[in-house]
Amino acid sequence: MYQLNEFTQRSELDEALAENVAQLLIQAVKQKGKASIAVSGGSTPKGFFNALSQKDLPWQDITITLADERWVGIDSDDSNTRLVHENLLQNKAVNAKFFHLKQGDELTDETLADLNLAAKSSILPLDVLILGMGEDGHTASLFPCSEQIAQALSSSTAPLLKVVPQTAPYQRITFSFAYLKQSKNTFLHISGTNKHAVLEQAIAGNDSRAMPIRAFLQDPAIDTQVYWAE
Ligand SMILES: O=C1O[C@H](COP(=O)(O)O)[C@@H](O)[C@H](O)[C@H]1O
Repeated sequence: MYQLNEFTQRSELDEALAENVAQLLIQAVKQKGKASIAVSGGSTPKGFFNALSQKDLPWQDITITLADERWVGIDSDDSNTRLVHENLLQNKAVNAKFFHLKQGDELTDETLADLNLAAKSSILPLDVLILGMGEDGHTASLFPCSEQIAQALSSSTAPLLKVVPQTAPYQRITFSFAYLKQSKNTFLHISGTNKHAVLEQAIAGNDSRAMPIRAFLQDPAIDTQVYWAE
């Protein structure tokens, strides 16, 4: 299910989301000595990253990863890893650990197997998940236009898989719905009137393969906190 939190200013949203996430990470570290958070890439999260990076947290005990990554070099403008390095792993967050999804040149079965083992033993289940959403209703790299969408939404799949979108650039690596849904706290961060319309469309239907964000908005076991600003 979901709860909608609306803001008139994006900067106000960024600060509120950062403060909420900061408190959740502090609690997780207090309870078990470490915490993990997966963030999304794309054009939306820069301001939130900047706000979170300035929070006084036990960053050395916190591992940051991505919900998904485009299989591009880390120097590419389209690299989500680069976005995180330049905007979140800064300021007080410079001491956080980063779990890299982009390993090597090719996304091979062997790379996936290694990453799946490492993710299971170090960061899963996630304490905090910050999702984004594309205008086609994709979230993470669960793309409606990919051949892998059934597998990516299935309950019996690996934590990480390769996805090849038909209408978006680059091969992707993404966490599967089955593992993302185990996150202890799930947020969807979106902005703008177009995304609000996409959200309404997602809420109105129930075919998750057509709009994968529906899986998070409509699963009764998930409490997705939607943060939206104009
Ligand atoms: O390709 C991606 O797109 C989504 C949405 O990005 P936005 O630019 O519309 O905010 C993003 O959540 C995902 O991490 C990214 O790989």
